Amino acid sequence: MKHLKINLVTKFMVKLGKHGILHGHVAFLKKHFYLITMKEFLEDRKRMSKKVQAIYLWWHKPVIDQELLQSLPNLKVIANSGVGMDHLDLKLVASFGVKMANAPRAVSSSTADTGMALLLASARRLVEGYHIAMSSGMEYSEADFLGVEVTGATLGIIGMGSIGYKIALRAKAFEMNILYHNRTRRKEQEEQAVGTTYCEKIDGLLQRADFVMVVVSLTPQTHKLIGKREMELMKPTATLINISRGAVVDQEALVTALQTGVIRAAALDVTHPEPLPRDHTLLKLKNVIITPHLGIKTDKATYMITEEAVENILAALNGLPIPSEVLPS
Ligand SMILES: O=C(O)C(=O)CO
Repeated sequence: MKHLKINLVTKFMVKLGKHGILHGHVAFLKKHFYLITMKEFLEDRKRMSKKVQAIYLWWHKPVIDQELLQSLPNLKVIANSGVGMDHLDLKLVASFGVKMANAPRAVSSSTADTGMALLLASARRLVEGYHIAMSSGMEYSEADFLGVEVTGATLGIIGMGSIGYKIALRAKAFEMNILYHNRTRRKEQEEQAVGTTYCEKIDGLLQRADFVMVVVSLTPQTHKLIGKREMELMKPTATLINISRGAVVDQEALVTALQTGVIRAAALDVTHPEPLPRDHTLLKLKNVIITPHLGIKTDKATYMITEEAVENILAALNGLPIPSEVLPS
């Protein structure tokens, strides 16, 4: 027996359908569920409301608020298409008896790759170099674009969940010394296997790292976790890489730190807001690389998140333990 759900992929379908990526997702979802797109839902809301048992949130859409939750008496589960859940009011959703799940397995490799790509690009000034090389007739000497060496440098990973762990594995291949900070320490065997050193206090990590990679979820506790004080603890030669959420870093403090040489550079896949307004100072600084939240975006990862969502939804609808359940903290 198929289950009913709202499928919220309409916007994505328009954008990617012609490349054939989304057709695969839809076909896969249709194997398991009766699909209702958000558009179909809104067109016939009264009739559809009772039928919806699960929502698959595609790139944070739509907004899940009290009004929507009240209108869906049979809703059992919301499955998110990424790992970050900061766009959901977890307590509100839970108060309706609705379970929630994310997709950590699907996204960890692709997001770790994005983090390493930013680290390498910033260290070796790839974006500046690209622009010079692509501007014909531009003269440059060997002394230009002097980067910093990655091999043997110290990487501090803040947030050692599944993405942080994959970053550590990649950094090991670059012969980096790896420090990490996490609310809970990973098992010693895991630390030894990857060659990481735990820093109980974030300050020690900031003082020692040449590259600081921020991978924590955005919560009230991590909002502006990296502020003026933290940047001042970093080495003036250090680079800050943020692949978590823009609001984890105090952006005003970051602008000042980059302008005054408190830190060497920043590489950001996330900003607050996204995208930044055109006149934002961060967009004018030479020692910043910004990418448009590329995090998980690979063909394989986007397909895997749909598979993981299906697994989570089926478990919830069958009253089984949900593999990637997220509880309100
Ligand atoms: O999984 C997520 O929530 C992401 O934003 C990855 O970039």
